[in-house]
This record gives sequence, structure tokens and C-alpha cells, in this order.
Amino acid sequence: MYFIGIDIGTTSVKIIATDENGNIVRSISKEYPLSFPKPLWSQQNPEDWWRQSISGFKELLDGLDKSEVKAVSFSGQMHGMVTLDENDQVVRPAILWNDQRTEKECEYLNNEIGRNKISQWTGNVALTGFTAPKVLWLKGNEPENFAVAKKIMLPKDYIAYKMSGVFATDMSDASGTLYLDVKNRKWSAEMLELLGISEEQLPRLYESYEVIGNIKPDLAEELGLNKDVKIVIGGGDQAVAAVGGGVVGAGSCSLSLGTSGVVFTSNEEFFVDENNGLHSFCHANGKYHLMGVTLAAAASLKWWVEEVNKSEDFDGLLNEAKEAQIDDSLFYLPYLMGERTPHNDPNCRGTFIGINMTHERKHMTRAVLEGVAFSLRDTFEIMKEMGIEITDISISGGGAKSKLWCEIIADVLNVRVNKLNTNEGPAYGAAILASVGFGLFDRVEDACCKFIKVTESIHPDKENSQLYNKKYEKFRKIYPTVKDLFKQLI
Ligand SMILES: Nc1ncnc2c1ncn2[C@@H]1O[C@H](COP(=O)(O)OP(=O)(O)O)[C@@H](O)[C@H]1O
Ligand SMILES: O=C(CO)[C@@H](O)[C@H](O)COP(=O)(O)O
Repeated sequence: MYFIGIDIGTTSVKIIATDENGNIVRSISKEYPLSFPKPLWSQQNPEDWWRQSISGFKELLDGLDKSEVKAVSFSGQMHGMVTLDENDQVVRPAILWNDQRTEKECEYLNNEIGRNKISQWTGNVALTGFTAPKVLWLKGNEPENFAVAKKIMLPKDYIAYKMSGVFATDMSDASGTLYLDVKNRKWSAEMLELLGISEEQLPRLYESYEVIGNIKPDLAEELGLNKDVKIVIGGGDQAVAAVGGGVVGAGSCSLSLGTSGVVFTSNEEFFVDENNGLHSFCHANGKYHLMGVTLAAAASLKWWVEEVNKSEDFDGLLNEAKEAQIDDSLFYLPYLMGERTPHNDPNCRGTFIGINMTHERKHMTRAVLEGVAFSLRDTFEIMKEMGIEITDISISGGGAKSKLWCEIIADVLNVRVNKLNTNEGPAYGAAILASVGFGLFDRVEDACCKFIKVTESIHPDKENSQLYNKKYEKFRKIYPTVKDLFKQLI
């Protein structure tokens, strides 16, 4: 039996096939472009996701016994707004999770409507990345597109719709819209009224492990699959990556080091802290979770390697950085696309600070890795203040390929960083959800328990942790010092 997991990431789609024992038998990745047509904007074309998903799926199936494919499920970059017209044509490019154009709309929601009300209705407050402010932006700035948007959905839901013909979403991904009543797992009537949209424009809600239908017959024929292949809705990439990392028990913690960097804890019950410091969302196992997000995590490294150093040699630059010592005079703030946790500031920007004549490229590469780790620690500190104690963290995402980065994170957070038998967090989590939806397991937890193993634990180095504690104290002072200047730089 094969179970397929499709992850619609920001840089690429990753597709894997697992067998019934959780072994990855094949995996494929296909890139697509990301466009920044104006300052603060970040968009992608949903048709690119579809084209690359289908082309990748066909390649993946080559060499597999297609009759053994039982179910397909999804993980997707969260919050992106996909709009379709009455003929199911894409109305405009998707506005993504890291797009920052909605500052005004967030001010309206948080200040005029009021943070308390929004938090009561949804469990969260408005942040520029969330979907609700994007809906308001569309209404105010492109009324002609708003008027013809008959369906509003999230990135992975577009792919699930194209594959099954069923207009569906799941609780974990829907949590990031800011129009889900997270606690009660239903659309928020108050938010829909405020946004001027109706439930008919929104997909039907499922739990992430539920079957929404079968693959469309014409697609089954094109791919050479059986017509009874189940389509399981899947979830937002962070919740699904957590499933792929076995983070489904109360208090367990994962770190996804993809384009964004996310520290995630799983909870049995719904919980919101009084400052709404963390996102309070539904988990993909039917329960809840908290998380904080660094917008440009591995994106910072990609920018540094590819744009600044005009290189594709990640490993070469990272090897060089190993030779640089911890140096508490040089800092990097990873705010290339503004920042979510803890600043919620779309206007802040990336910064190197403290460069002197002795600094070489290796020091700056190390500073980039450390700056991202410090930003993740900001989320950690909020969790600590909430009484959440973390000693172990499962890591996934492209950035986790770097041992040096994993070591820096272990030292900066002073936790054990666990690498797993799969580094494919979200796509692997999606394959697990497919197997649960198909009926191989009763619960997501049972599948995780059977499939996921820690293969390597990176322990914090006591001396480095102490050095980083001091360095972090300095890091924390930089943003408040330069904050006001950023607005003038946009
Ligand atoms: N050898 C490497 N070491 C560390 N990071 C890497 C390496 N190769 C690629 N990356 C990082 O992986 C990131 C992509 O990770 P991925 O989890 O696929 O992101 P997403 O799901 O957002 O598309 C890139 O932004 C890049 O910085
Ligand atoms: O906005 C968030 C989560 O709230 C991001 O984590 C996106 O979901 C994109 O994830 P990656 O492409 O970095 O995995």
C-alpha cells in the first residue's frame, strides 16, 4: 500500500510516497516562482502550484505500482488567499503568508473593532499575514476582483479541490484565516459579517485526517490510479509538520526551519494567553496548538547564499561558518520581510549590526544562523513566560540539513534538538494523515507512535549556551533601538 503526502511549500512542492510501515519509498520536489511585485507584497500563482504538483505526482508514480496507491493528503503554506470566480478560474495571484500589505486593515480590526472582540471570536488578533485582513484589502483595493470571488480558499485547499472536486478545508489551516472560531471549530459568524463574506464562499470544514471524497475520475485516469483513491484534506504546514515530527502529545514541541521558522507546541485544550503573543490554532490531530513565527528563517540563509553571495553552495558557506567563533560584537536581525513573533511589525527590516574590519564572510554567515536562532528564542521566551517548559524539540525543514545550524539552535535555546528518521516534516505528516484517513490507524497519535523515530539528538553545549545567553541579551536590545527608523526606510 502507498500513501501520498503533498506539501505546497513556499519555494517548492514536495511529494512523497510512504508504504504501510511509514517508509518513504519515493520523493520528488519541484520549484515554482515567488514574486514580490511591490514593496511589502508577496504573491504566487496557484496554477503554478497545480502544474508542478501534477508534474511531480506523475514523476513520483513512475516506477511505483499505481494500483497500490490508497490515499493522498496535503500540507500547505498557511494563510494565503486564493480566489476563484464562478467558472473556478483564479481571479488574481494568491496573496501569501509573508505578504505585508495589510497594515491598515489590521489596525482597523485590532484597534477600531478591538483586539478583545477579535480574540474572543477567533482566539487570535489580526496580523498582516492572516487571511481576514487580505479579504478586507481585496474589498477595498480591488473591488472588481472581490465582486467576482465566488470561492475563497487556502493554498492546499486549491490543490485538494482540483484533485477531488470537493470544496473543503481543515481546522488547522482554517485557524490561520482569522475567521475561524478556533475554540469551537466552526466559522465565526461575527467575522464573516464584518468581512462581508458568506459561508457559501468558504469551504466546508473537516478535521485534517478526514476523507473529503475520491480522486476525480478523469484525473485518476490521467495518472493511472484507481478511481477509489481517497482524498484526505490534510492541514496547514505547521500542524502537519508537527504530525510528521511526532509532535502530537501534550507539551511536545517542534521547530520547522523552512522559509519561515516556527516553534510549535501541542496542547490537549484550547488556550490563549492574555497578550495573544502566540498563535492559538487547531492541531491536525483534532486538538489544539500554540506557535510563534519568524518570517524569514531559512529564507534569510537563502537570501544570504543566493542573492548576496551569488552562490548555490549552501554547504560550502556553512562549512566556512563553522570556523567562525561565537563573537558577541556582530549581529543579524532576520526581518527581511518584517516580523511576526514577537514584534508583529510589517515595517521592520533585516540588519547586520556591529561589523568591523576583522569580520569576514564566515562571521556574517554565522551571524545569519544565530540571528534566526535568537528570533526563535523570542518565541521560546514567550512560551516560558506562559509556563511551558521545553527540553526537547524535533526539527524539520530545509534548514535542518545543516548540522551547524541545529547545534547553534540547541545552544541558543538550551534544548536537545532531535533529528528524526525523516526530515520531510510536512510531506511526511501529510502521508501519515492519508494513512489515518484511509483507516490504517484509528488516531493520528497511533500512526506517529509507530512510524516516527529519533535518529540523532544534538545536546546543547554548556559553555556555548552561556555565551549565547549573554549575546541574546544584546540581541534583544537592538530592535527597540532601531524600530522607529525602519518605518522611514520603506
Ligand atoms: N544544505 C542546506 N543547509 C541548510 N539549509 C538549506 C540547505 N539547502 C537549502 N536550505 C534551505 O532550505 C530552505 C527551504 O526549506 P523548505 O523546508 O523546503 O522550505 P519551504 O517549505 O518554505 O519551501 C531554503 O530557504 C534554504 O535556505
Ligand atoms: O505563516 C506561516 C505559519 O503561520 C508560515 O509558516 C507558512 O505556513 C509558510 O511555511 P513554510 O513555507 O516556511 O513552511
